[in-house]
Amino acid sequence: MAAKNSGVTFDESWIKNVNINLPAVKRRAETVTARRGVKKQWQAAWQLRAVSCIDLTTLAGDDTRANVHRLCYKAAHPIRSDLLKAIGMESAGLTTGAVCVYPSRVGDCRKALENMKCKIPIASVATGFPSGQTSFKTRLEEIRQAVQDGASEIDIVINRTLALQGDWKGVYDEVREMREACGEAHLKTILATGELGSMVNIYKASMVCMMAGADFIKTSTGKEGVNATLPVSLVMVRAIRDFYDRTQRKVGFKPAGGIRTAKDACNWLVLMKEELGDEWTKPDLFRFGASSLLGDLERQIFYYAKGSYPAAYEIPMA
Ligand SMILES: O=C[C@H](O)COP(=O)(O)O
Repeated sequence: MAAKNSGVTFDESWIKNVNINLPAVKRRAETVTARRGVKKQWQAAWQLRAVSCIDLTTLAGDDTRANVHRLCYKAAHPIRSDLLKAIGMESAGLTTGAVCVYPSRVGDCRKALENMKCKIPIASVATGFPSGQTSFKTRLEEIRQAVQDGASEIDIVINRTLALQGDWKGVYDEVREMREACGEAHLKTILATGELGSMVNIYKASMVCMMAGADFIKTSTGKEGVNATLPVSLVMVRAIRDFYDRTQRKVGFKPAGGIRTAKDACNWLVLMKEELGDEWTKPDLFRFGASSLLGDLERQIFYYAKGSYPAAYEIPMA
């Protein structure tokens, strides 16, 4: 991951006069999906890039040691080896960007990855995910526990109650303390954009989290009614650009929730390349939060390697 963002002092003037032209945002987002898709080896290359940017996720009430182990195995071997061989990528060491689980499953991930001698980062959601409605003390303790158990990336949820009340200094102070609680671990801040009510709030929340020291800003938990969308992503990546212009610090972006197809993945990569440049299309500064995107990417790579789509039993699930 990119160097950590130590944050800056809260400066209200950075979020004071924010205006967002919603029709223009929507029009710009539509231009991304209207692009003619790349084909053949270029398409396969983008699909492999997308694989390397996935935080392969399971966040379910019925997660067990067994399915977490399976998730880790899939993260370490995301594409069937015969397919990689067929396209000359067998020695590229392709893995997903990270695995992402609840704090209580971090230890299972650590053991599974250690057994495989695999160094994929373990990301853990924390701070009362997905609602964030637990005491602040409990939320901080959850971060420390996840780090102690082996997580090197922490995905926190911001306090939407404070955000919706316009208490941006309150949001900043909480995220700042969460940053401290992460220690050496990287911090991703989930805005839960589907609950923030307006694009202006989404821009402000993005900027406040970066001021407080977020290494990544992330759209959604995957549990809101509306999760990652391109217009919301555009507003967030413009905030990343503004933060970079002000501080020269590069903050990453993670769209999450409902991203399931190779076409979706390509759209987001195009957005990143056009808005922020190539550097933001790599795992250091870009991740997909996704539980089922990998299946479609592997299907498309199968098609490229073999010329036909696989039957369901030919692609092992995460
Ligand atoms: O952060 C990751 C999301 O919870 C995944 O959402 P998804 O299951 O819709 O892919």
